[in-house]
Amino acid sequence: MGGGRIVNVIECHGLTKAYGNLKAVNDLSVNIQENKITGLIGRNGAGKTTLLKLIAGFLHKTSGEVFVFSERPFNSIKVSANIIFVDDHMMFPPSLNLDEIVDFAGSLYENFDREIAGGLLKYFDLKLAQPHSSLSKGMKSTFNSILGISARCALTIFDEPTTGMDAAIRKDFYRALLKDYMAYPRTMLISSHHLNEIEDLMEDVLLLHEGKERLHMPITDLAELAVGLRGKSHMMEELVKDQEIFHQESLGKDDVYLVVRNNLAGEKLQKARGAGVEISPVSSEDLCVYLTAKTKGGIDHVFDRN
Ligand SMILES: Nc1ncnc2c1ncn2[C@@H]1O[C@H](COP(=O)(O)OP(=O)(O)OP(=O)(O)O)[C@@H](O)[C@H]1O
Repeated sequence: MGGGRIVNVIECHGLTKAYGNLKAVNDLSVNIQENKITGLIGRNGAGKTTLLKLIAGFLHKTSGEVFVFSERPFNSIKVSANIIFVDDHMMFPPSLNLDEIVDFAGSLYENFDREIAGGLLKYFDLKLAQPHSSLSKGMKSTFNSILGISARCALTIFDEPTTGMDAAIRKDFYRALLKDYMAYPRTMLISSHHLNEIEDLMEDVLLLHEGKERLHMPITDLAELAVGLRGKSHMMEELVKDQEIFHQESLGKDDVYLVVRNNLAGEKLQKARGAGVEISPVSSEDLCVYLTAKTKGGIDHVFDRN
């Protein structure tokens, strides 16, 4: 489809979804490129599910625009035929067993791969004769995610897919997803609270905060965006005078830890290191937490007495 040119599978322009006075998605303008895996990250209530549902055409926007495959997704047959939306609310007729659901999905999705579905069901110990309604929470998530992988839809959306899965299954699921994606590239959106879980998988990260884009960039750039500095407060003041500070916390009596934009001149850093300032990388997960914190001091602020 792309032929070397950048194709946006999703385009949002000033997209807003309001519930009464609350703007769950607030004036969001963002493009998602074809055949990339984008991780949608954000705190509880950031607007992830709402955005995904607007994209899938399950919800009607309040204002702005959203285009998927160049069409408005709400009531679009083209969009619904090319999307699978996996979450833990997927509903199936209670009378159907897993085998029958796979059969049904196979008839629904053009590229559905029954062989892969069968292989994954076996690997994850899911019995074909079992009714979906009798699965445990983690097993349901696993089964739904197997459908999401096997459907091979041009736009594959996973909303918190690993709810209830244990650590080993989560790992295997993400590995299966990556393997299948490498063999059959498609556009994927995966929402999670836990960036570190999907960090190795995603190419781009879209961080939402209060319905707005906080950042959207390649995950490799996020890893370089900030630097952590630990040292005596009087020294730090000078060091970070004109820097953008993402986070600050006091450590003991006179020590502080600061997270700042990683654009300090090498010379300045050298000097700081010489004066005993510890310089360390900041994990992408921690940085996302800092970037979406209510205050720059985080929870410590609540306990500050002065
Ligand atoms: N049907 C609704 N009616 C009213 N408010 C809603 C509705 N759906 C979502 N909201 C509100 O919109 C905001 C965004 O919710 P959303 O579910 O999109 O967030 P989220 O990022 O997916 O959160 P979480 O990580 O907790 O699942 C929240 O404040 C939520 O209470």
